[in-house]
Amino acid sequence: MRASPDAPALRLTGLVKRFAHKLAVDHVSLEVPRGSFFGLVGPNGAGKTTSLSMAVGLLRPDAGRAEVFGQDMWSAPDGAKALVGVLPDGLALPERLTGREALTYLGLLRGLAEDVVARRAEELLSVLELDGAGQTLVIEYSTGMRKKLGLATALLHAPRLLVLDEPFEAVDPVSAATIKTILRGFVAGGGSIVLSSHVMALVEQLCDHVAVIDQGRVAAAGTLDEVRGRRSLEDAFVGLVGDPAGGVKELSWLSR
Ligand SMILES: Nc1ncnc2c1ncn2[C@@H]1O[C@H](COP(=O)(O)OP(=O)(O)OP(=O)(O)O)[C@@H](O)[C@H]1O
Repeated sequence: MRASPDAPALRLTGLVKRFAHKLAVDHVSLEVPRGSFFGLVGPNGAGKTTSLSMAVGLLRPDAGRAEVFGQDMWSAPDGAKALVGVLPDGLALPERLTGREALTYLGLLRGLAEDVVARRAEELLSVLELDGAGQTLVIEYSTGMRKKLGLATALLHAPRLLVLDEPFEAVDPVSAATIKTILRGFVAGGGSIVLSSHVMALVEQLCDHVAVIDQGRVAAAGTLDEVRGRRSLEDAFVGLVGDPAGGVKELSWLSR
């Protein structure tokens, strides 16, 4: 199925998700321009993972729409899902397969030809410095290795949009540098990326657009410069979502 030529890489319109009495996502609307590197930031429990899960077809919204290059994620999932590579929060990987077997299995499920999967799996394992781990069972992987294998599975079918939930969490600095290079190359080659992160310096370093989510709502969105103004992103973030009274609670019983 063809993507619509003028549609943004990702458009979320009025997304809503409620868990029992908790309104986790409260009418989130966002537009991720084509070719952008888009950072999604927000405090713990703000609704980032829930929004991204609805955006990529992992969690059905109570209301609203998610479109990938103009293809509706929920009414035309095959078209939309072919265009997107996802690194979800808490990715479940096939634990009893080796890294290479897991990539082969997931690539074949994606409908890729066997020789294409073999070639790409080899390259991904090598670029992500998982060569040796290609022979190791996933159950023996460290958290960072899992993240890298998850990224490899997201890239395997050459998507046009990557949606990455905390891709740098638990990844060592050398691997992080490798991942940054891969992601920058992906954008330079015409791809689009949305990533969530708590690391403001990383978002400032990588992203050209950013959205701040707070209590299930979009508190600010735009280019990096529009959102941070003349401040650092961290200061802008704290200004947008911090305690309005500016109070820092102390644990009095810890002081002697
Ligand atoms: N499956 C669920 N059942 C019930 N409540 C949930 C569920 N998933 C998320 N929530 C709640 O929805 C809200 C948003 O959670 P979400 O995981 O989307 O936040 P987040 O911004 O990704 O947080 P973090 O930065 O801590 O990962 C939180 O209050 C969370 O407790």
